[in-house]
Amino acid sequence: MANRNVPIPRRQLYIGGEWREPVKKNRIPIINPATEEIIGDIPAATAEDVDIAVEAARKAIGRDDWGSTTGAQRAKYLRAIAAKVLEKKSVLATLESLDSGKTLYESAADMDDVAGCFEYYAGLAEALDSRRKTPVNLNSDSYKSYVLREPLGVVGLITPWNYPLLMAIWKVAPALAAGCAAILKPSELASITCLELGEICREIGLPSGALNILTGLGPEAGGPLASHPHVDKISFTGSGPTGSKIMTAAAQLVKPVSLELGGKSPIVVFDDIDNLDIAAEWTLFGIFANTGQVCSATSRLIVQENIASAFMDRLLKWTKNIKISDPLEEDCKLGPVVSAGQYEKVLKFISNAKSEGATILCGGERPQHLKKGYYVQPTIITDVNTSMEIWKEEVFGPVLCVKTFKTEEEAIELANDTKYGLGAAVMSKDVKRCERFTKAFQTGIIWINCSQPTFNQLPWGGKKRSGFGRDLGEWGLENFLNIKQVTEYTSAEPLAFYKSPSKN
Ligand SMILES: NC(=O)c1ccc[n+]([C@@H]2O[C@H](COP(=O)([O-])OP(=O)(O)OC[C@H]3O[C@@H](n4cnc5c(N)ncnc54)[C@H](O)[C@@H]3O)[C@@H](O)[C@H]2O)c1
Ligand SMILES: NCCCC=O
Ligand code: NA
Repeated sequence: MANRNVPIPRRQLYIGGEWREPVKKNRIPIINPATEEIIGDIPAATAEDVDIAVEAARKAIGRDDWGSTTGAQRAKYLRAIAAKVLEKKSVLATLESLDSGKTLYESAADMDDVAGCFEYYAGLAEALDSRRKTPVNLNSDSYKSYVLREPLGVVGLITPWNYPLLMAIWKVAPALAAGCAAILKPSELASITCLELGEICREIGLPSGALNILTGLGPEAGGPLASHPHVDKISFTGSGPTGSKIMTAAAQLVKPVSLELGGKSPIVVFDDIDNLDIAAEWTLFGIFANTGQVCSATSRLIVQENIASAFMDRLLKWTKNIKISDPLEEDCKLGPVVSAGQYEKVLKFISNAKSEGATILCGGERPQHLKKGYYVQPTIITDVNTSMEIWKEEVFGPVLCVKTFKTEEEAIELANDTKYGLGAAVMSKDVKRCERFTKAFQTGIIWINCSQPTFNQLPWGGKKRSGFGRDLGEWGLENFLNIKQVTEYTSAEPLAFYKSPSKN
């Protein structure tokens, strides 16, 4: 077992490069979901703190040490942050697991991804210097033009708890690479590592106000950020209902938003797969990784009828092999869900599915050997029909529902039978069929013969109710840039549109 005695730092809000007590001095308890114990507390920001942070961010943009930096200079800061994250990886990973219930293996992988994301955007920041000013040929003798890519300004970044530091960094890294000044509002359910990012920024000497970190409750800290008149953009990842509220608040000021919301992604398994075990493991990983708390989790299995019995048998065998334990235990592959609220919500989805006539093929309860903590067994639900809640709604827990199909057309119809459009996976060795599914899936992310692998270089986001805009890749950087056209009249001739007074 890893060292569970890593002390939980007692931090304040990180504003203008300093730790600052919230104006109202309130704090929120930190709960370890594996033990249900309070292990510390975080500061609770309110509108007053948001005002101070926005002011600090505005000042940073107006100062040369941040507002006049080149991409190459900002890349140095991003690389220094990446190096510090790796230096502190073991402590950060343990803190992430203690706070969110994530297995230590996954928290450690997240820290590598965090460092990788900073490195990736350091590269794009450097490349931005040569793309900052792009001449545009107008085929005109009278005008010459160019396009500037400039930082958008002060940006608000509101993020969820499922990958507490990583989801924040998907926004923080490109925002800083672009030259924006950012205010990060992480989830009150898991904020420890985001506050530690503040300490890292202090240690590496990031110019003050370039990144500000406000922990606190959604309506009290996130709300005022979304509606603040001096915040130029909100980039949000979280639930659909909160996304709607943020969009409504931003709409009052015609403030741009990008929304990465939930999903109910399908995984379609065809009878031509060579190896049932390989497909079974990807199917499991698609729904049980991070205890199912993944926006893109492939939570609807759509399996071809003639292999369904054999495939389900294999799935059950693999599921029984998953080690469920305290997330800090070695080889733990399924930890608790994040909070008491999430635990109740997941169990309610399971009991509703039962009441609606579905069959709980395995799981569905608290594991017998774990008396404390918000643990839910990996659960597979069959005899599902398309009008059931479990088919339609995002559970955000370790719950897979299953339907069978006979024809390709039927599989496509079932896959797209959702209000969401984030991810979709197809398992088949028929290349042409995979191409047909790639076209037919109404989503922003397609996985072929796998589920969930995520790369910094690729755009991340969805359509339909899964939101709009893209994180990651070059698209993640574009989110934080203002495109400015500059047009110059180069002719010595007059415009000659109005009648000249000299001709009166
Ligand atoms: N598409 C993606 O990339 C992606 C990634 C991770 C999670 N998610 C989604 O996130 C959800 C789970 O995360 P969650 O429970 O933290 O979501 P949530 O919407 O409850 O909270 C997300 C963030 O919004 C803040 N917030 C809450 N109310 C607010 C308000 N009125 N104004 C401003 N901010 C407010 C919260 O404090 C938190 O920081 C799931 O639906 C999941 O699918 C999506
Ligand atoms: N693999 C990272 C997925 C992020 C969304 O929840
Ligand atoms: Na927590």
